[in-house]
Amino acid sequence: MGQIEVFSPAKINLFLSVLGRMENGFHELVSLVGQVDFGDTLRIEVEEASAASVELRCSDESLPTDRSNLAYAAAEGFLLRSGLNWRVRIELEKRIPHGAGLGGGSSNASAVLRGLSELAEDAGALGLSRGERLELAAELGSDCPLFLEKRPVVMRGRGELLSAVDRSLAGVEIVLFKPSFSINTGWAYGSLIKRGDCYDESAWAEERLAAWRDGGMSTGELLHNSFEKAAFSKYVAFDALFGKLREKKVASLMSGSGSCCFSLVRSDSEANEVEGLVGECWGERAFVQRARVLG
Ligand SMILES: C[C@](O)(CO)[C@H](O)COP(=O)(O)OP(=O)(O)OC[C@H]1O[C@@H](n2ccc(N)nc2=O)[C@H](O)[C@@H]1O
Ligand SMILES: Nc1ncnc2c1ncn2[C@@H]1O[C@H](COP(=O)(O)OP(=O)(O)OP(=O)(O)O)[C@@H](O)[C@H]1O
Repeated sequence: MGQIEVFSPAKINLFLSVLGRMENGFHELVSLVGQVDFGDTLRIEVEEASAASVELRCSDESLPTDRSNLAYAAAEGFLLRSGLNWRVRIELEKRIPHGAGLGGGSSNASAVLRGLSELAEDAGALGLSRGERLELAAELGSDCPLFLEKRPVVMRGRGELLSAVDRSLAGVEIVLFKPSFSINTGWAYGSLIKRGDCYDESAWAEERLAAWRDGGMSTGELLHNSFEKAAFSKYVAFDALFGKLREKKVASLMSGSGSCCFSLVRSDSEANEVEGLVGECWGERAFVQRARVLG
């Protein structure tokens, strides 16, 4: 009946202040997030059927293909809420590393919601309203809502309160680099609870963001991530590389709960230099990828 190919970008948190724990157990945060031109691809095919069903194939065999995969869960949620009796087949071509803080799974979920919404519109069927999509995305994961937007956003609350950013980040060039180990998001938040010394004051975080928005601070100066202290003290690999990047005056940060990091690069030669340092410190098994911030 219909098919569509959807790009599912990775995200980076250019500023991430975790403020503390809320009553629901989740953490309150303030974060500037941008999507980048590197990501996964999903091919979605739908057919009318007598009952709703979802089938997922994934190029990465280490990932599940049942409802514990966020792409599957998103399709199932969409069908359940819209009442559409569709047979949905998804082929997921995975490039974004997991356990990386790049929001890969969350991005896949939101890409499925965007793709199915478009297919519903093409078929003249009633899919989900924008509000319903946002609600479902927030249920699927704290990072999912941001991927329903086309531009960089500031997220607050648990990640579900989004506001547009009026300073452009379009085209900002970065190099992504991830060590061979991954960091689990649950572990990362757990270590903030255990340490208790990583939370930021809301007023400090809002002041910095406002200074950046008004042009009084460069994007390099804004870079901050509450998770770095815990991650860097557990994994010594970070300090060695970040020390060298600081010497070269290349603004760099870990993204989200890690373990992927990024550098803001101003030229091709600076990107080469970063790639060289990553190879030197982390070896051949490190993931390295150039990208640009979208929109
Ligand atoms: C670190 C970030 O990537 C920053 O953008 C996100 O906050 C993580 O979002 P996510 O991976 O979608 O996280 P979820 O799948 O919703 O939650 C994973 C785990 O992290 C904890 N978690 C997540 C988000 C949040 N604001 N507070 C939390 O404490 C939850 O208790 C949960 O055990
Ligand atoms: N479509 C998907 N892509 C990647 N990981 C997925 C997907 N669906 C479920 N997962 C699960 O999510 C886990 C990675 O989540 P984790 O929070 O540790 O890392 P992350 O890179 O910060 O991911 P995210 O920010 O997308 O939640 C993997 O172990 C994987 O089993």
